[in-house]
Amino acid sequence: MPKPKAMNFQHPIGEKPKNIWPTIRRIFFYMREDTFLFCFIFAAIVCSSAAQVIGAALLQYIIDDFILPLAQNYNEDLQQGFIKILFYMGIIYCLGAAASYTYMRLMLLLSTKTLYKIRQDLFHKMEALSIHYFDQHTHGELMSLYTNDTDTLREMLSNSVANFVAASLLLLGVFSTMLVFSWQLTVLVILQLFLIFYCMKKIGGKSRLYFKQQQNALGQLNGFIEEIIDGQKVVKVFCHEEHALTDFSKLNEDLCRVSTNANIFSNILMPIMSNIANIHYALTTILGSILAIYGILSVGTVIAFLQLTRNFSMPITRISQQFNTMLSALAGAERIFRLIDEPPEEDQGSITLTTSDDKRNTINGDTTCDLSLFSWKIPHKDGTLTYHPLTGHIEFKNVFFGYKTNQPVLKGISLQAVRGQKIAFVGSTGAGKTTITNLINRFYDIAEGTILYDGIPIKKISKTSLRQSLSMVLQDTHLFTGTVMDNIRYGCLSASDKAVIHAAKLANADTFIRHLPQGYETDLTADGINLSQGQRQLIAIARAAVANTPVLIFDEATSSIDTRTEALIDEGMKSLMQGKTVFIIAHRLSTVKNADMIMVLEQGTIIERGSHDELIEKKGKYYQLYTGMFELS
Ligand SMILES: Nc1ncnc2c1ncn2[C@@H]1O[C@H](COP(=O)(O)OP(=O)(O)OP(=O)(O)O)[C@@H](O)[C@H]1O
Repeated sequence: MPKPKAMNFQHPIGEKPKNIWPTIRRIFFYMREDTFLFCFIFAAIVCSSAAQVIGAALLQYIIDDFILPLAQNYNEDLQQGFIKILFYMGIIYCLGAAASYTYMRLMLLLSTKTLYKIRQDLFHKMEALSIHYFDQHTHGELMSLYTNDTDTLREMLSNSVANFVAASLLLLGVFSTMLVFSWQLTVLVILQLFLIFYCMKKIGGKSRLYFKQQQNALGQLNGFIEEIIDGQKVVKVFCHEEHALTDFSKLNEDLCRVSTNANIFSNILMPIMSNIANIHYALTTILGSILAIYGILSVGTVIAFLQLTRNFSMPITRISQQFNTMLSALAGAERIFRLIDEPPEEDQGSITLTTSDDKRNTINGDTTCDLSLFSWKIPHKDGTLTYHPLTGHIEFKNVFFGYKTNQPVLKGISLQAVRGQKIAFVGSTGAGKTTITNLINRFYDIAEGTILYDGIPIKKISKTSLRQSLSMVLQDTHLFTGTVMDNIRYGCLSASDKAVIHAAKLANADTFIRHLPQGYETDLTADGINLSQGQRQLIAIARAAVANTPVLIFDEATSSIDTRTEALIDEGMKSLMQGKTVFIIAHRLSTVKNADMIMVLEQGTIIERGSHDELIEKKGKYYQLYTGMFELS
């Protein structure tokens, strides 16, 4: 069994961001409308950290000025003062807790608002990208931006940022207060700091390495499971269950081994840190007591300092915990912004489709899309406009094209297709048939030559208008979540129910749709998994029928339909194709036999062209393919 690929939608853990500051600036830019809220959150964080520092520092005052004097000799005024200061301390702690609650809640609000805007921009840009971009990036890579990357960014904004800032402020406040209380005890704190950083570097580095390995192993395992689920039928047919189990066990063992290592290192970090903190606490107590005995420090100062050391180790742990989350969130944000910064699909076309009354045509009083009412609106440099009828005349003049530079796929293609003509492309796999149709709708722009649509170079036509005038039925039909009615209406959103049913009848899809549990209102889920491949194609043909465009492209559209259904829809397609320019790509030569013109493609060039009878008479490549088919059958 081939080695499974790692699931490519998991970005490795520990991937570092490359441009931290520009990325942070950009995230702030998304919050620009909430500057007041942001400032309020910052103020709440400052209050919360200050409350902790002041609370701890007040201890010194309470002990030295109230508790110790009260212990030596009771005094009514002192007791009153003591109660008062305890009351103030309580208020300070309550205010601190309220500030913490406020900033956490508001940060959550701010993060969801920011994420909303980022997701909007991401999807907006994705829709504006060219097909070329999707050729270069996998489905998994793109999905990961919406799932993993936005999720870590959300976690960072809602949780880590506030925690990080609060912990840093607390650390700063505690350290300054410690310095004011006693420089001698602060030296111990600095030594503890060095030790903590050393352990974090050593153990944290090892832990990151094993987590990276764990992520890869998890990716391998998930990829394998996904592959086995997808290929369950093949596994069963070839009795590969045992093999699959062995391969799975090996991957599972790998994951178990690296996870154990990763978790050992991450789990020992916390106990080591808390032990260092405990040792430091003990040393501070001893040194503080000595200093108190020699009268260098007051008892209150030592106790307050001890309280501050507790407050000191906690923010360090919090900062170290948030740091990695923030780094991976920033790396994710960089990937998101990279997509947002991608140049959108270029469109310099200024010629658009228009109708004299800008209304849709009606069939029996129902709204439908009928592009026969439309014409091309051509703006001129002098500001005048001319109109040219939309007929669906396509012409290729010596077209060269390659998906990559220096690797031509189409070499000098010239052809003409006029209204009412059915042009078929045949040829071996990879010859360039689909590529020709991809150029008509400008999924890609040509390198050399010209493509004319109704005599207009297609580069001058706006892509939206161009694509509005074409319908494509592909072999791998895509159905969206929604009813059958909605899916057919996708071809023309303004079409009425009656027009949709009319289109379905035209494509001969009506009968099977009526047999579905809820007919046209049957819900389709997960790309129409509850339908057969042939039924999905019939819906796609009906979708093209409702769009009613002057140019129709069928790319292997009837490949999954049995011969009986094919004969049925052939009949329907005849009326659908009437008066239209039709391009058909088919491996099954019976489908193309009645085409007006058959083009035989070989390695990007048209080697033969003519009607079926002409090509058979010619006894060339088409003849070989055709007779070969008979031999095969
Ligand atoms: N998006 C793409 N990026 C790079 N190369 C591509 C892309 N699509 C197709 N190709 C290459 O272009 C060549 C022509 O492909 P095309 O899909 O047009 O062939 P085809 O004749 O339609 O084949 P088939 O009958 O198998 O569908 C092939 O060599 C293919 O590998």
